[in-house]
This record gives sequence, C-alpha cells and structure tokens, in this order.
Amino acid sequence: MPESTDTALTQIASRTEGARIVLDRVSKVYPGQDAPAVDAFSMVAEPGELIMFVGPSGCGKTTTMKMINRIIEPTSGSITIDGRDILSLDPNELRRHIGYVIQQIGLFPHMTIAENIAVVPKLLGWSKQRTSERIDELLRTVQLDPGVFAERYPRQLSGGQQQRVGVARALAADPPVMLMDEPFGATDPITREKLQAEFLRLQESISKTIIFVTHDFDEAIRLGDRIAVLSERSQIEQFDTPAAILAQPANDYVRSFIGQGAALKRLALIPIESAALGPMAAAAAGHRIGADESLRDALDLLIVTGVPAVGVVDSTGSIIGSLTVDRISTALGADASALAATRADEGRSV
Ligand SMILES: Nc1ncnc2c1ncn2[C@@H]1O[C@H](COP(=O)(O)OP(=O)(O)OP(=O)(O)O)[C@@H](O)[C@H]1O
Repeated sequence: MPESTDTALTQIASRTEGARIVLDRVSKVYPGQDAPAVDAFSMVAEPGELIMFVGPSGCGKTTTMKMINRIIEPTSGSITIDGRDILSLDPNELRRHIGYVIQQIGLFPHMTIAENIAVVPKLLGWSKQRTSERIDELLRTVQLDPGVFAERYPRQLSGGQQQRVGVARALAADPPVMLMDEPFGATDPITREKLQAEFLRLQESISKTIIFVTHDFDEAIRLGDRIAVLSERSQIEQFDTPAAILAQPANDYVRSFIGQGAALKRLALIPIESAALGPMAAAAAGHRIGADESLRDALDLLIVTGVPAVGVVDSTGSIIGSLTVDRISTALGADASALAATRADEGRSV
C-alpha cells in the first residue's frame, strides 16, 4: 500500500545523520533524445558516506544526482532513501529534506544572509527563535561571525564566503542527505583548498550522506569516502575508495583519469603515523613534522630542505622517530600490499 508523503518525509527527516540511498537501474532519457543520458545506474550510498561522482563533461553526473531530489524526473528505475520510495513522494516536500549546494551558489540577492539561510526553516514552519538560533549556529559552523555577516547581502561577501553561506543554507533543516554539484568549482585554487578542508572537518561532525559531483579527480581523492568514476551515460567504470582506485585502477579509462603521479596522490592519503619510523637520533636538527600529517607532506619537507631524515613529532611536540625517503617508499609498498590483501579477503567473503 502506498505510504503517505507526510509519514515517509517525517521518517526521512527525523534521521538527521546520514540516510542510506539506493539507486536501482535508474535511467533518464531527455525528451526528443534517442539515447539515454543515464542508463540503468545502480548504486548504494551508506549512511554518512561522502560519495564523489567524477567523470568528463556530459557523462551524466549532474543528471544522475538531480534525480535524487527530483529536480530531474527519472524515466525508469527506483530510488529509495532509508527504504522510502522517493518517487512516490511530493517532489517539493522532498527537496526541503535534502540539502542542495550548487556552484552558482544561488543565494537570493535581495535577501540578507540570515534570510537566505532561513528559507527552508520558514517553509517548514519553524518559530522565529528556533530559526534565528539555527542561523547563528550555522554561520559559526561555516566560520562566519553572525554579528558581522547575518545582516549583510550576498554581494557584500567574497566568493568563498558566499559558498560557505550556500553550505550553511543547505544544512539549515539538518537534512540527512546533501547533494553538492561542483560546489567549490568557481573559487580560486587557494580558497578552494580552504573550503575543501573546512568541509571535510564539518562532515566529520555532521556525518551526512553526501553525493558530490566534480570533474576534478584530485578533489574526489581528497574528499571522498568512495569515488564513482563515470563514463558516457553514467556507466560506472569503478566504484571504490580513493586509495583502492589509485592503487588498482580497474581499467585504462580510470587510469587516464588518475593521470600522472598516482604514487604521489596515494602518499597524500597515508598518515605518517602508519609508517615504520627510524631512530630519533637520525633526524636532522630543526626539521620536524607532525605524525598526523601525510607521507606526501613528509616527502615535500625532505625534498625542500634536502636533509636525509626529518623528525616526526606527536601532538605534544615530542619527537617520536624519523622519516627518510626510503622509509616513505617502504610504507607506500606496505600500504599497497595491505590493500591487496584486504581486497582478496573481501573477494573470498563474497
Ligand atoms: N535538459 C536536457 N535536454 C536534453 N539533453 C540534456 C539535458 N540536460 C542534459 N542533457 C544531456 O545529457 C547528457 C548528460 O548531461 P549532464 O549535465 O548530466 O552531464 P555532466 O556529466 O553533469 O556534465 P558537466 O560536467 O558538463 O556538467 C549530456 O549529453 C547533455 O547534453
């Protein structure tokens, strides 16, 4: 028996930590087109996962993502969020429970920042006090001082600040699912890195299920729990963790996406503390790096300083060992073997 929109939405909305999204053979044929833009796309996103869709322009990333909040209606297939069939719900209502961040930001120019963030809470009938407390909390979460920014208009903010407001607005009603369409694409490289780092920290505390579209593979590696590498008509060429894709690309298509420097990219994903450190005495005086930084950072430091070994320090600043290029190389090899062993185990258990 079909469930009422209200009941299903209440259940989806009551779960503010990530929900499970299942797409099953979802296709989209645009009117007047013979070939589908998305052809039988199937995927499961687990609660709290940050999934990156990466692929070339026109491969269908955005179409696939927009079918989840029904900005685009699927031609066939099924989509569920925590088991609820979203295609049977009222699309406008559904969208209020799914955060959405786009590259063009889409802030309303004649509304203040506070009013922009309040759009969905207002539609949901929140009280003035609850809404205003939420605005303050969210602005602080995205590192904007409410006293300074709440009453400003979008044009009085930099691009990076506007993008932060875009994220705050999408989080306003604490939705379990967020869709992000190249959200940092229009910002300069330095602002972009900063926004990515902030966003990762934020996701650690909010644990939403996020579908994030990008054509930047490095962004996918940096942010994603898992990456779906897509080709024409949203065909999945590989769907796996960044480390697994870098270590074992499924085919030449995926390899071409990774581009040059797969080993360097992998180093950026491995924390120094997972390497076997050398003796403390070997560390050159004055050259120190934190154990929670990546092997890539350690390699950079070795190359820039030209010293044979850098000292590794713990969170209290005490030296706990040293790191050389050889040790970094060994750690990279060990990481690949561990990954291969895990995959073999998974293969056996399937
Ligand atoms: N409204 C539409 N009508 C007809 N065809 C469309 C429409 N929107 C998109 N398409 C086509 O569907 C295909 C997939 O488009 P989509 O925007 O999903 O790709 P994308 O991977 O997100 O690309 P980009 O990275 O350039 O945004 C493209 O070939 C595009 O031309």
